[in-house]
Amino acid sequence: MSESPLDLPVFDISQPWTPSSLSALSIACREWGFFHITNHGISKDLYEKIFLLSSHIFSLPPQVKLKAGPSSTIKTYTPQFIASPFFESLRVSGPDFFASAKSSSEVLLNLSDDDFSEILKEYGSRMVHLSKSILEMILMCLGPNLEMKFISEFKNCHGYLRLNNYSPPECIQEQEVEGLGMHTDMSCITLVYQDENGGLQVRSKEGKWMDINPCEDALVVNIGDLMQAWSNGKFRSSEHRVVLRRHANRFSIAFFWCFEDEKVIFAPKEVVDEGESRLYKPFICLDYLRFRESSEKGKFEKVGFTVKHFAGNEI
Ligand SMILES: O=C(O)CCC(=O)C(=O)O
Ligand SMILES: [Fe+2]
Repeated sequence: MSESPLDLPVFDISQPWTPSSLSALSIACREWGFFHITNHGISKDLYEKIFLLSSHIFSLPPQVKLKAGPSSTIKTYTPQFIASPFFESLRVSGPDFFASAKSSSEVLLNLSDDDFSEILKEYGSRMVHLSKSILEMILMCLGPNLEMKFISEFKNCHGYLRLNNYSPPECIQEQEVEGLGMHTDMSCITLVYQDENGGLQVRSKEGKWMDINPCEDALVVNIGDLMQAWSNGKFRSSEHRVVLRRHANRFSIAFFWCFEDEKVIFAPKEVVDEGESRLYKPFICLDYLRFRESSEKGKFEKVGFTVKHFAGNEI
């Protein structure tokens, strides 16, 4: 299927919001569930450092990386051939990003210096801060003054990040390969840094893949399943994937801002319009995560099984 570039709106989050920028944000969240932000305060230098330290980890021999793999005690590393043959990742969890990164670097690098942990602590804390302010903006799109009322629903959110490394095959000929298959995110919102190789795509409502081209100094923000369910489908958690088009490693960092495990997700009455019914039954956040992580149908690299299949009301 052919791909077209999608012109996502870009919001300068260092500027005050205006009625017109909020209305553009509202459209982006409802139509695509994706937008870009700039002036997010994360320097190129910080990305460069994370990239260098991560490349070092990803270039270790597979048997070393598996010390943090799915059968290890820490389970922070996902090797190739789980999500796709070309994808591997390392998870760093909040709220103590330092300790989480350190558990991986100790096992993988035997390093006594804390560069990796320090830098991920900084990135993690910046992401937490950004997520809170972006969330507030998104909630403003639901109606006047509702963000004040709703922000407390999100007060126990927590975040984790994934450093993603894509290694395409040598012989990418006429056809691109899928680096990460179609999925939706299990978050409220996700903040993604993709490098200059691009390859992130979002699926339109009509099923067409659209390229989200890298945008200078911008982060991609997208709505996840938990927000789609909580907002009674007002905000869209879109299917997306990553394609690889050339023989160059691709690096990305995805930060997932999620409800606490025990949260019961139930759309508040203010987001259910008159005459509209609730699209989802109330569900416990962790039960949905388990559905996605453990059931064959729900696995994130498997196509199509998301919150609609888990908690959707038959209409
Ligand atoms: O690598 C990317 O650009 C996006 C990754 C992604 O969609 C994810 O980790 O959920
Ligand atoms: Fe994703």
